[in-house]
Amino acid sequence: MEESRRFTVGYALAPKKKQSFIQPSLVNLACERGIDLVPIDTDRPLSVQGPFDCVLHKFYGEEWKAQLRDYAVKNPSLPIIDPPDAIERLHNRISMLQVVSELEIPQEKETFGIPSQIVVYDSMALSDYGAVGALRFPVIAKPLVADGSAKSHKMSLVYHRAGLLKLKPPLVLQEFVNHGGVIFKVYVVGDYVKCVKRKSLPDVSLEKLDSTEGSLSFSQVSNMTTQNRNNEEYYESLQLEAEMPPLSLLTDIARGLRQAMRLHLFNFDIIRDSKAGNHYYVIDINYFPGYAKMPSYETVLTDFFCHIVNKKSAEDGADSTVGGKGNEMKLLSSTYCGGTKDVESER
Ligand SMILES: O=P(O)(O)O[C@@H]1[C@@H](OP(=O)(O)O)[C@H](OP(=O)(O)O)[C@H](O)[C@H](OP(=O)(O)O)[C@H]1OP(=O)(O)O
Ligand SMILES: Nc1ncnc2c1ncn2[C@@H]1O[C@H](COP(=O)(O)OP(=O)(O)O)[C@@H](O)[C@H]1O
Ligand SMILES: [Mg+2]
Ligand SMILES: [Mg+2]
Repeated sequence: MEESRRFTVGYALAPKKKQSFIQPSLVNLACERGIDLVPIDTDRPLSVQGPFDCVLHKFYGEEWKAQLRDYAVKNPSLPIIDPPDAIERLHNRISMLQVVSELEIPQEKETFGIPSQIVVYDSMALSDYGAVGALRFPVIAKPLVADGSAKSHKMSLVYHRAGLLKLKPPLVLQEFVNHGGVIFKVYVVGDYVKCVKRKSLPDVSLEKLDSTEGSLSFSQVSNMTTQNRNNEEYYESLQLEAEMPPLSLLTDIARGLRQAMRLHLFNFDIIRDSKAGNHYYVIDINYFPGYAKMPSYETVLTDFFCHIVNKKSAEDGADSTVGGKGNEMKLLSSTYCGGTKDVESER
């Protein structure tokens, strides 16, 4: 019997990401299906490691980018998940959401957009009525840069103009939208889309707005555990009760973003306007998020790896042989990646 071909997916991940993503359950499932997940040593040239059938990375820096560029020139058919310049668009909270505004998706029963926002580069602008005047309070002040650092997740809910004065630009001031305390996180893995509910900031009533001064600082609220048991139960009940957005809307947005951004691995945060129940706001897009929190992440990611390496294998075969079609079939049938046949049809 013909020996099954194995594939190598090299990964370059920061230690925290490696710990959360490279779980034994993922490594074992991928291995059973013919994929070896192999760590990349980012301090050594890629060309002396591998060979790889795919490079997966969430790793930054000019040196790493130069390494990837060099390797891509030498291996033009190698899938790099994903190109650094495409990922960089998500490191700025303005360019990140611009792509949402540019999507051309027919909006019928449900509509979507992004909250009104402005970018502030210097402290003077915070006291300039002209610059801030058009915004409705409360607003959320978000660091402009979203580079994964703890600092880039530190935000403030600012109730009135006076609360802006102590903020440190560069930042984005974005109108806070009441959304029932529940956020929808939509995970995208290639063509696969999965939505989960998470807790979010509670609504701000007019009474609360009138009676509150200053601002409230917070960070990564959807991953936060509250100290107060009653609060925890309240948040859980909000999540249980919240109706999911229509899947067709989410898949349309996911597909549009995937194509426009040229990215395979990301999630986006979307909230439903409490006032107009059929209007949604996309508020955040994250590259290579915490997939281990997604149900069945091992299967979804393994299917994705199989799909990517089989596609490459078929393309390589077709390129290198006269009458490539027959060879492509042979290569596909001799690969060992149980279940990949179904990937396209399932999606
Ligand atoms: O750490 P996790 O598993 O909570 O994942 C973080 C994500 O949480 P989520 O999966 O959306 O709940 C998190 O999403 P949010 O920004 O919290 O919406 C980010 O994607 C974060 O990456 P970075 O700090 O922006 O580079 C992700 O952090 P890294 O795992 O990439 O460090
Ligand atoms: N415009 C908004 N209206 C209401 N809540 C928001 C808005 N923007 C952010 N939030 C809340 O703040 C949290 C963090 O904001 P987000 O832009 O997702 O930053 P991060 O990149 O740190 O996840 C969101 O998960 C949500 O709970
Ligand atoms: Mg977020
Ligand atoms: Mg984010």
